[in-house]
Amino acid sequence: MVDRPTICVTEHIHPDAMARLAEIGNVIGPGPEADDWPARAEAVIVRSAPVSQEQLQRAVRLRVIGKHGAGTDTIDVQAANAAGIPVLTAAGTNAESVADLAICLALNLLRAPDLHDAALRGGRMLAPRQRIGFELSELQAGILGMGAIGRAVAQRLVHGFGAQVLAYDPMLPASDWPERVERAETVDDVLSRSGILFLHLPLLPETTHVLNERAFALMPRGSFVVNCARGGIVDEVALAEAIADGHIAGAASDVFEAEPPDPQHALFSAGRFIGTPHIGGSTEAGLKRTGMLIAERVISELKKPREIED
Ligand SMILES: NC(=O)C1=CN([C@@H]2O[C@H](COP(=O)(O)OP(=O)(O)OC[C@H]3O[C@@H](n4cnc5c(N)ncnc54)[C@H](OP(=O)(O)O)[C@@H]3O)[C@@H](O)[C@H]2O)C=CC1
Ligand SMILES: O=C(O)C(=O)CO
Repeated sequence: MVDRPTICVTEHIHPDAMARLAEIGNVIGPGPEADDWPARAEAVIVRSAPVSQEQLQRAVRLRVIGKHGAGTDTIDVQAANAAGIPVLTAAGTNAESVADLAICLALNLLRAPDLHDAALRGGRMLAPRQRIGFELSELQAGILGMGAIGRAVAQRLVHGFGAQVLAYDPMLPASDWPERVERAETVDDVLSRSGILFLHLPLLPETTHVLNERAFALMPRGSFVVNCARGGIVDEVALAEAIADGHIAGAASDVFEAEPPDPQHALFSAGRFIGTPHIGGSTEAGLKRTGMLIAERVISELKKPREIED
């Protein structure tokens, strides 16, 4: 290993993870000084910050990229692979935190405590019809993507709420498929039957705008959508229109195509929509697990002997 490698951390991570990294290297960041990582870093750890081909071309000392979390869509993984730089993740460490938020958003859509609270503070009550919500178990739940987070959501829905769950994930082996979750053969099967739909797919070219005008039209009238995956999976304009015309009764999203979203975003004036600022993994326990795992993975990679280059 290079004697005390330079490790740039572009965004805030758990202090215990920073302390672990500092045991073996010179840690720079978070903050503007870490933005210069291509010029100086043997390792870079990113949360949402992009890693582009252009940055990688300048990063002659770089040995490893650590993604603090699961989704690598902001990193040019192909360019990193071509340069022989591994992209390591901490996938799974924030699954329980994201699943909690997904259920929280679902319950908020179904019972609207925020709307009731606002009405009470204004000395009013919502109209009798608006005071009637849904139990999670009275709606068919659908999940797209049964990775660590999708499975954690399914576990909560089935065992915590007694809900009927239907899910789609083409690759997950039958041995990992959770009990009491029906396996759908197609995305359309999930869309056409879901009263509440949870998105837990990675953002890939083939999953971009999976939820588009056609998909919303397939969903039952009056259904709900919860997106804790990536903004780009949903055509946000089509969702805003589907909410505005009442076909989708409400939606919640922790993620947006552009973050933070413009306050003038069509979703904020579409009707029943709840937004959160990409906080799915941000719990005390989740951040500690994610920070510690990515720190250990990056350190292990830095300790590997380097191939001698000509
Ligand atoms: N809001 C937040 O703060 C957070 C958001 N995320 C987002 O959630 C996503 C999922 O995270 P996580 O569950 O940990 O990741 P995983 O990789 O464990 O799960 C993703 C699952 O989706 C499957 N999948 C891939 N393509 C498709 C498809 N076309 N249709 C259905 N399923 C598909 C994957 O299969 P396979 O493995 O075979 O590709 C995998 O089983 C992340 O990619 C990230 O974008 C993650 C953490 C926090
Ligand atoms: O883990 C991820 O991919 C996240 O979005 C958490 O920030």
